[in-house]
Amino acid sequence: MCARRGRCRSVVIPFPKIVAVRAFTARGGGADYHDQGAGHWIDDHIATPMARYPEYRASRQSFGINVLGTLVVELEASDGTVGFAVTTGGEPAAFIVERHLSRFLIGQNPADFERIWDQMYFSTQYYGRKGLVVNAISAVDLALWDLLGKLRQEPVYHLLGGAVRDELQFYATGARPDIARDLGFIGGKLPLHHGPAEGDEGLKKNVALLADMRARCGDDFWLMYDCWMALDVDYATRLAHACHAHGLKWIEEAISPDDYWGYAELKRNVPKGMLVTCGEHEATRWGFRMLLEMDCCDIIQPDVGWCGGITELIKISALADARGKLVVPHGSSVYSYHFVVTRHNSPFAEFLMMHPGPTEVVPMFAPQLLGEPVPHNGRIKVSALDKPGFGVELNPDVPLHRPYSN
Ligand SMILES: C[C@H](O)[C@H](O)CC(=O)C(=O)O
Ligand SMILES: [Mg+2]
Repeated sequence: MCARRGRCRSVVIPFPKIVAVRAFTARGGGADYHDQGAGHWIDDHIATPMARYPEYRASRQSFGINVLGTLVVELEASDGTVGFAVTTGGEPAAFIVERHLSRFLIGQNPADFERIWDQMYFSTQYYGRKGLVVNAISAVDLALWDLLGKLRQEPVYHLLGGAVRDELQFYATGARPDIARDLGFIGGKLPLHHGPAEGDEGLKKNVALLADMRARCGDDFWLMYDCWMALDVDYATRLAHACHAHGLKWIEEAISPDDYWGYAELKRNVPKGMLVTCGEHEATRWGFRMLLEMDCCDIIQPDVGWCGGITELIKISALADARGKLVVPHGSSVYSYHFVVTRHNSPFAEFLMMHPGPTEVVPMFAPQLLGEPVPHNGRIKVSALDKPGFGVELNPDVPLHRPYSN
């Protein structure tokens, strides 16, 4: 309180600056959730763009889906507070963070995330724009938001405007939607097993699996197919029509993420009421603007660790909202949870079932993080997010390797 009215001066307390940037790699699950051991459902003969080659059909690890591993970025502030984030990207992303992006961070105020993002994106544009480089940018951006939350002692969802609902509701991705239903999820998304190279026989097997899951799950449970970029428009259209009788709710990432024209055609082709979803391998406001303006899909699915981070997702989400489209992030664990709960056009979220079966709920980025919330009865209460930053810590039992320094 001011002792003498009219003589008060508000004082802005200087914010700690960033003094250190560190990029590490880690193996065995974590943010690179495809980096699992043998026998895991996520590596079990799943349709991919590489499945046209018989030798790369039975396992996605055979063509190197897990070659990158996890990237961990730590940002340390002058008061000793450390913000961190994880994504997919491993050693090459660690190089980009240490040798290129760190110059835009050291000595900077972490609250200046807009300028920092702009400098990271435009300085790498000549070799970046999507993929690995934007994964690296995303990890730095998420580490900045974690640091900001820790410095301000607030959860990230507060910094994003606060929760618009009391809990998050999840569908589950995995090989056992029937078990996901019993665990309280609102739906189950199956990996598609057979691609166009396996012909009509493969297509029949895809439809038969859906029919079996429909019989196990009952009529009201959402069932979706994740096609992981494996199909062409013709096959995807035939699959969608064949699956319509079994109540397929959406067909996901059916074709190459570069084929915006194909997605627009597929959206026109699918049976009325079936949704087309895509975007987990898309990045930045410019990529998502293409998907939205070309009317490629009904739901966009940015991965928060791959699309440019929270700073970019705010813009992507606003573009979608103005067009009446839903944003249901791909995976992304806590980075998704803190965002989804603040947006009306993100009414539910994905939970990737990382148990090998998958017969039980384990944290999505296990074993990388401590304190990672998991759904109970298919839901996470907002109060579970009430910790500074993203509310998680690195598990000290997971070894980190720092291949480069800045
Ligand atoms: C299950 C899918 O093939 C992929 O591994 C994960 C994914 O695309 C999703 O969760 O969506
Ligand atoms: Mg997907």
